Amino acid sequence: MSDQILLNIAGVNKRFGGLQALTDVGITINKGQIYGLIGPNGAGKTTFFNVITGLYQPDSGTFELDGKPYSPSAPHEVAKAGIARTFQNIRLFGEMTALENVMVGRHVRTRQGVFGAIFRHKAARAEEAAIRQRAQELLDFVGIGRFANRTAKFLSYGDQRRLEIARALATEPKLLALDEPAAGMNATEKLALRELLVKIKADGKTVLLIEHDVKLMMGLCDRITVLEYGKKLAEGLPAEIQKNQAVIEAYLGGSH
Ligand SMILES: Nc1ncnc2c1ncn2[C@@H]1O[C@H](COP(=O)(O)OP(=O)(O)OP(=O)(O)O)[C@@H](O)[C@H]1O
Repeated sequence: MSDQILLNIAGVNKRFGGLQALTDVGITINKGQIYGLIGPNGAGKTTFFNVITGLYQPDSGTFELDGKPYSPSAPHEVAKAGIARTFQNIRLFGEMTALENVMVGRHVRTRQGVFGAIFRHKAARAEEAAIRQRAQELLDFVGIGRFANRTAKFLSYGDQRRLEIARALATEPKLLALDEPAAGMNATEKLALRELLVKIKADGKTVLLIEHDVKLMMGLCDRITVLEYGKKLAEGLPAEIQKNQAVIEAYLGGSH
């Protein structure tokens, strides 16, 4: 396998009762790419995402991250393997500060873990200070450093999305997986999100995202896979996808 490849997934099938939600779906994402997953409502994007990130058990499929097989059997296994995700509906600790939310993400990668931090053993304290500093750096990186001590639920919608991304980045993922990050954003917030994703890519990260805003996707992604009825309809450069007749008929031609 090429050392350019970060994520290689093949042959994913997933059935919900009588519904075949995914049929033989696979993707290959190279290191440093922003990779997009698009398709009509109900096409299977979220299901595929949930399979990749360990939330749903696939009926079949092979999974490799950075040249090593990984088991998508549970979200914490996937996080340990190096994939961090955000959710369609924001899932922050609303009563905690922005900084604390990011610190929680960071604990995935630390020796002491959450319990060390809670019981504040001596050894944990030095680590805690480092975690705090890194969390602040991440908040600065996503552009909300000045809100570090604000309770998460009082941040604006766009800033909560940024905070989710900072928390995901705190796990030092090889792959950052974003589920509809622009959902519910206004035009200004979308522009800012776009700038942030470009910055994350420039920082050497690899990103997988599902998004309904086709214009945003076409201008941002290096490659795109289109799903329809749980199958791969097309895969290629944004310019190729935009010209693809089957994609235009199934998805782009409509009101999307
Ligand atoms: N937990 C579940 N149980 C049963 N059926 C499900 C479940 N999750 C998804 N489905 C079905 O699988 C199909 C694919 O849904 P999925 O949410 O993956 O599509 P999607 O492309 O993400 O759609 P959207 O763009 O609307 O979010 C749909 O028919 C959906 O109803």
